Amino acid sequence: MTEFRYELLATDGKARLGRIHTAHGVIDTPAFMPVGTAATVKGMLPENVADTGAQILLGNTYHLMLRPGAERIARLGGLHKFMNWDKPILTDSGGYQVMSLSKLRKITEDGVTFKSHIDGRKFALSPERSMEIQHLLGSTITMAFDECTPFPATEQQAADSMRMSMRWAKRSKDAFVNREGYALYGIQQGSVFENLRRESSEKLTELDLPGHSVGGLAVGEGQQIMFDTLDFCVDMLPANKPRYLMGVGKPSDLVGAVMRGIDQFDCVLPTRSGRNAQGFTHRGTLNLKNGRHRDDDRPLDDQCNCPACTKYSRAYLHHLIKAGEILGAVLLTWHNLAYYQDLMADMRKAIAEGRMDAFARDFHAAQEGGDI
Ligand SMILES: COC(=O)c1ccc(CCNc2nc3cc4nc(N)[nH]c(=O)c4cc3[nH]2)cc1
Ligand SMILES: [Zn+2]
Repeated sequence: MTEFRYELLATDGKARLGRIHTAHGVIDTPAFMPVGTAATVKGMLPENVADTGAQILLGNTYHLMLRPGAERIARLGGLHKFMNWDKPILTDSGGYQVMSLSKLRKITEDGVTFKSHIDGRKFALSPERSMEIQHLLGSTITMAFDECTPFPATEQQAADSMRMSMRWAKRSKDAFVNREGYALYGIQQGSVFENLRRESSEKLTELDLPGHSVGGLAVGEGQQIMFDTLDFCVDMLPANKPRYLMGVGKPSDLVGAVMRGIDQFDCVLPTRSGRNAQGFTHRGTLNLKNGRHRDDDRPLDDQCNCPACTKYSRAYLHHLIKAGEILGAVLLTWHNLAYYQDLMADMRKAIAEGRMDAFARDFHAAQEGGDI
């Protein structure tokens, strides 16, 4: 059996090249985790997600507890078997999704009660119930149950929210069922306040957990404030364990956050925007709904080896999207996931070769190059 272990292989400034060993396989970091909210990466077969280079997926406690139910998935063999994905799965703990999706929420020290956004049924989540659900799912990496502090928040609001999340982190650890090769990650809060981020990090470090995430960002603060916060809050987390930035982000967010020491990412952007005709390329972002693509027989991205770019033209993608054809959403999702995995692979190579600064310069020059 494999024990959960983070291996730091190289650094380049604050950027890190690493490898996470888990019960379900290895994750090369920096890594992007495609979002598989309802036990599927929307529009993709799992084998094709793996073909893009993804070594770990994200699942959501909130969605799966509502439908089809955590006990049902456990009875059916767990989430890996249910969705036919045998590599690592990280599941978010539900607090963020309750606040962003459900109706009629009530927060107390014990946890949250809420009504399902699907059918209005009443549910409750607490650190203990979130740990139980993630255990029933068979998550490789379980996230502590926290509250994502809204932005903006006063320092007092951020302090109260962070301190509750730290009390919930302790309860999460006490309720977590430890299995070899599995892990519980703590979630740092504290909004944009350096002293609160430090207090949160000290509380989490006391719990001696195998990994941590930076929570409470990508909540509308914008890239500059996110980077300014990362400039001080990432180093507060133990350097010998993975650091995961939740909910991030667009390509330039990933480059900037890798350069500030982040090892793991997840975001709905590549998949959700792919279903909305947006294509990320090495030379910037395209919207394939735009009529200027109707006669363009070039590939979407001439540096990409995915099926959308090797077998089809921009004109064809434009046609599929205008016609509302399912294949349009499938091909753009597939491409965006391949683009994100290629970006992560290129950054891992750049860190290994000590040229992350040059990589970032070339990345930004190509993105702003125009005329795509
Ligand atoms: C097309 O693209 C989109 O629709 C889209 C939507 C939302 C985000 C931002 C997501 N941001 C975000 N997700 C998050 C998830 C989190 N989970 C926990 N447990 N704690 C947190 O503190 C937390 C913070 C987050 N911030 C990014 C993209
Ligand atoms: Zn492609």
